[in-house]
Amino acid sequence: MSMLPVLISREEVMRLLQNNDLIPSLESALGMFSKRNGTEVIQPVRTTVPLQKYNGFLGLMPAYIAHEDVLAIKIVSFYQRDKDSDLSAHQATVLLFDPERGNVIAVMDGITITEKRTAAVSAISAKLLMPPKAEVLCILGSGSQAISHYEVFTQMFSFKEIRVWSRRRERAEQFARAVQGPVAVFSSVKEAVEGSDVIITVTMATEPVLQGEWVKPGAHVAAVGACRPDWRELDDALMRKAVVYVDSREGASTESGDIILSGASIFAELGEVINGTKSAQCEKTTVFKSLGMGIQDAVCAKLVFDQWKSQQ
Ligand SMILES: NC(=O)C1=CN([C@@H]2O[C@H](COP(=O)(O)OP(=O)(O)OC[C@H]3O[C@@H](n4cnc5c(N)ncnc54)[C@H](O)[C@@H]3O)[C@@H](O)[C@H]2O)C=CC1
Ligand SMILES: O=C(O)C1=NCCCC1
Repeated sequence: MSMLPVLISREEVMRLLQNNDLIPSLESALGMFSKRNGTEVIQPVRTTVPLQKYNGFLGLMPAYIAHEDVLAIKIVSFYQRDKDSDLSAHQATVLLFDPERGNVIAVMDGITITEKRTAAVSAISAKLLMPPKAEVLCILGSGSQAISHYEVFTQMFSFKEIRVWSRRRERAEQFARAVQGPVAVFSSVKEAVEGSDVIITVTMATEPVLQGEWVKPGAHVAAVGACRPDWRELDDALMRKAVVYVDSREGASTESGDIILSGASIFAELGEVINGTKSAQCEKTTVFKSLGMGIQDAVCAKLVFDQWKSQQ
């Protein structure tokens, strides 16, 4: 007898996925991934189908975590839209499987999962790597990831000042109106960044927007955009002077233009810091280069599904 999968909408995922549950589950998954026990966590590097004609990409992100017995795949598309487009860059769906029988048990929105888990992983990087008395947070970009990062970072930390810069000042002002709390809007990246302790880059840029010479020594940069091997958000000066952390070495070496084109070496995965096998060098300038991982989506899908089941 075949059972139909449940459909879980974006609104439901938003309601069911709480940041508090997310952080410990993601930390545990990142730690397990970095142990490289080939049967415990299986996550091939993302398969990406370029759609040149439409300036878009389709990414396939399968993952299995034995300890949690969770098998999932996220299918995500991302498009470079023109400046005036109101369409969001990403669309995503997650399929959750019964790992024993191979059937799909749930089909759920992946947009909210992508927004929340990416921001949560950046917050984990900041928790481990930002300077001890971090007071100023700067966000470069004002789209969906900028919002989700603002939400998690203000929940987890107490910054004295939060700054935002966006290509179009009115978008940065829109962002400042949309979030709960004071945000200073900047018209120049240099001015926004100077003096900041934590900098989050969440742009769709393909050329560097952040220059190393503007970054305060000891600051932490969570670099979330530039997820193609020929795209950049950070310049060579920053990549070479910083201690570089990644989510997955294989993912970063295959997909990150900032790492591949700068020739920067990867010091550690976040999971290695979580496991205590590599140090958190928070006294130095640090970059966490995030590419996104299937295990992060799988962990979220399980949290959503378990919550959904508990409410039936
Ligand atoms: N590391 C990860 O796990 C993930 C990374 N991403 C990446 O994060 C970035 C932000 O994603 P969203 O907020 O969802 O996109 P979005 O489309 O909602 O926002 C993109 C932002 O980038 C800005 N932007 C676009 N082109 C730019 C340019 N050439 N220079 C400077 N700014 C530019 C836009 O003005 C906007 O503020 C994207 O690069 C996306 O691919 C998204 C999901 C997961
Ligand atoms: O991890 C993800 O999900 C994504 N990462 C890079 C850009 C597309 C979505």
